[in-house]
Amino acid sequence: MSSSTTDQALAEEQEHVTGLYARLDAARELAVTRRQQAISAPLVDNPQAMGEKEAAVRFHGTRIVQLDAAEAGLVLGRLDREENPQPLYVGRTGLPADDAGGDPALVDWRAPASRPFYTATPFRPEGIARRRHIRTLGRKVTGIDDEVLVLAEGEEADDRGLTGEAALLRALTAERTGRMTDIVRTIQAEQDAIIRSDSRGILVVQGGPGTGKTAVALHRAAYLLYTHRDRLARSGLLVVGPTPTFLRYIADVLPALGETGVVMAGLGDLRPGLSTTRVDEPAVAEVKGRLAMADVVAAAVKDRQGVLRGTRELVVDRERIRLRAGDVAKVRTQARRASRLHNLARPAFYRGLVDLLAQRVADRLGSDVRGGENLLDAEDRRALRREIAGEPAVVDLVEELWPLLTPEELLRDLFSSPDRLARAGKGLSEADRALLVRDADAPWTVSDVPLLEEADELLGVDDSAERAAAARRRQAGLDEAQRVLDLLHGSRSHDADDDEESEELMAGDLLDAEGLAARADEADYRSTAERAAADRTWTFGHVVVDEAQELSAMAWRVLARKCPTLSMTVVGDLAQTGTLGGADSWAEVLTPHARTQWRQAVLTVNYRTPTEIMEVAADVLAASGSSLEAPRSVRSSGEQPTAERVAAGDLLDRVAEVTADLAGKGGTAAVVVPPSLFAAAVAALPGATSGADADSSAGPVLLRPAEAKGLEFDSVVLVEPAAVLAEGVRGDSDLYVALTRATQRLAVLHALDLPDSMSRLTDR
Ligand SMILES: Nc1ncnc2c1ncn2[C@@H]1O[C@H](COP(=O)(O)OP(=O)(O)OP(=O)(O)O)[C@@H](O)[C@H]1O
Repeated sequence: MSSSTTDQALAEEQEHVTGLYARLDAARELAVTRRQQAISAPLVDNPQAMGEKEAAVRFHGTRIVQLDAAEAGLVLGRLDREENPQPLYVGRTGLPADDAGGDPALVDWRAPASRPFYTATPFRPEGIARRRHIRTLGRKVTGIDDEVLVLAEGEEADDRGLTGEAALLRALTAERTGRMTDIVRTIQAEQDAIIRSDSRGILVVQGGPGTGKTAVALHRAAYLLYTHRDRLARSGLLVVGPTPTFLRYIADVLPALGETGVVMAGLGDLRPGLSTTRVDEPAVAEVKGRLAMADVVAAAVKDRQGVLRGTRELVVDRERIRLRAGDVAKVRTQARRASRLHNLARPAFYRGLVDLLAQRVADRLGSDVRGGENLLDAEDRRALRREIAGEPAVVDLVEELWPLLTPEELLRDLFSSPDRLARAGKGLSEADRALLVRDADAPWTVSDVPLLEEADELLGVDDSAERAAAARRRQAGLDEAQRVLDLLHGSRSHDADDDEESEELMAGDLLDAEGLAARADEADYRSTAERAAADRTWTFGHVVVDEAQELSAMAWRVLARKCPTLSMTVVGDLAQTGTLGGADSWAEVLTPHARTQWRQAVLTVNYRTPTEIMEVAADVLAASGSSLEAPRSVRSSGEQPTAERVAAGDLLDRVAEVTADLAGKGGTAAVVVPPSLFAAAVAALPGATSGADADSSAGPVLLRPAEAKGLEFDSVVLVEPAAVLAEGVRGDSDLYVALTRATQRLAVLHALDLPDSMSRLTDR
């Protein structure tokens, strides 16, 4: 385009974009008014009307959030269609047409009509003659990138398979801020297919580093919330990520897309009331993550149910009674029949034991010396049972043989007792069991969370006391409501002519005490996300799992329970698995929970790491013997990665120098060190944030390889790769992860020899 044509096009687009912003303002004003109207609509004592009112307030509230989020970069671009002279504008949110039946003024990027914006190519133009990306700063149009999809005769398509290549490359080379940003302008066709894929079943996205798995998973979440708004607004959507640093890194993406009602959790947050980032030693975590641990937990529960070792003498009602293991076993069988859940079966065990003891005592007390029938009548027996039930010796015995247990108590007792472990962990080797032993007061770890959840499933909560308390609260609420109504009635104007019906309408005319109490009871103003996050038994409408290759079998079991419909998006890279219990094959991991209800999509293009760095990483991957191929980089940076050998004593000083130098080049910077050098590196780099606090928006960060997973930085300093390789339980994966974090520059510093697989760096 000549510069004057560009100027004219820019001016035209500016006019259009200004018009769209005016509509955005109007839509926002309308939503604010509607919300206000819904809030101030009079109260009516009708659950349906109240529900509608709440829904209207929520609906308009959500719309306001979406419209606010759409302010930055409202318009993404436009599609010029072959068959329709009117261009179709695509944006972050939809804005309605003026006339019924016409095209919307702005089509939401998630609507079906927007699809060609991401997928049309010169080979498959989908009816689109031209695609235009519109760049804006605030409300000002700053540039346009056009792609002509219907070529003139004789014109050859230069097809690299990229959509909106200019816009894409601009996005990819931009400096990073330390927070992931959305990619709605430049989603690629292979990514779009995943984002819009059917919500049913588990969709696994396997892709190498930088292929946009995280980006795709989050945009898919936004797409599903748009497409299945009603269902997901009620059931909620859960996003699970590996670390707090990672969750912080991705936290802005969904709000920027106008979606705020999503629960984000690390693996240590999946149990309400517990939030841990503490990890076990790799070998311990591996044992705790095995599916066999479900059997261990189940056996540990059984071990606390009516297991009498040897015989026991009790003095009940001044009678000496001898109980044998077999007697108690019978009672245990009855109790287990009463409930599958340990705590709920306890009353049946208690009752059974009292019956057994009462029978024994009655046999003695009431036996007729002349050999006739027992002399105790039904009332005597009832009294006897009551008495026995209250005997301290009996209460203590029930406490010992069938204690009420919380999951925490069960696992504390189990892990702090080699004997209990030996009884419950028959399926584990002695060495594995030894790994599980620990002090009773040891803090919970991320790998304990699925075990606690498993225990919860088997123990249940005896909530009879709570239910009784709730009934009492409800009665008190009723009394209070009646008191309020009486008071209102009493304060009715006495000036009114007694003979005439008062025209004054009082609350008591519209409500009764039940209604008033119920209203106070039902009002739960928490959002779906808040309620879901607080409720252990909540089941989500969709679950997104990132860095899913790291999850243990037990963690999968928890997630399958949190989403029984198995509507999940699971993204990860088997070549980056760093934990012992992590995945080597998706089939192996998912089949036990989902049988055949899962499918796989593959991403092959690396949008993050430039070719120069990716060549080194690909060598490392190949040397590891992995059958997976490294993804193809979409761009080159023109800068070669560097390697520098330094004397061991000077290594960290040099790291500090190089880091300062790279950080000075702009954007974000990270130093990745093997665990053995971490503490020394913290001391050598006082300005860097590290570990769980690492935040690259605040300056350089210092990370061990496992902590770098999923993150990216403009510059990366990799320290002592040979140690990274040697120290990790899957050192090859750790090195591959570390090498693929940079978007621009990589500097390797080492005192030891470089691993052979990195010889490309020194051969040059
Ligand atoms: N279509 C796209 N347009 C613009 N940027 C993109 C696109 N796809 C991916 N990116 C960018 O590429 C980078 C890598 O994406 P992302 O972190 O989602 O990759 P990943 O597959 O999760 O990587 P890893 O396996 O290393 O965690 C991000 O900066 C992301 O914004």
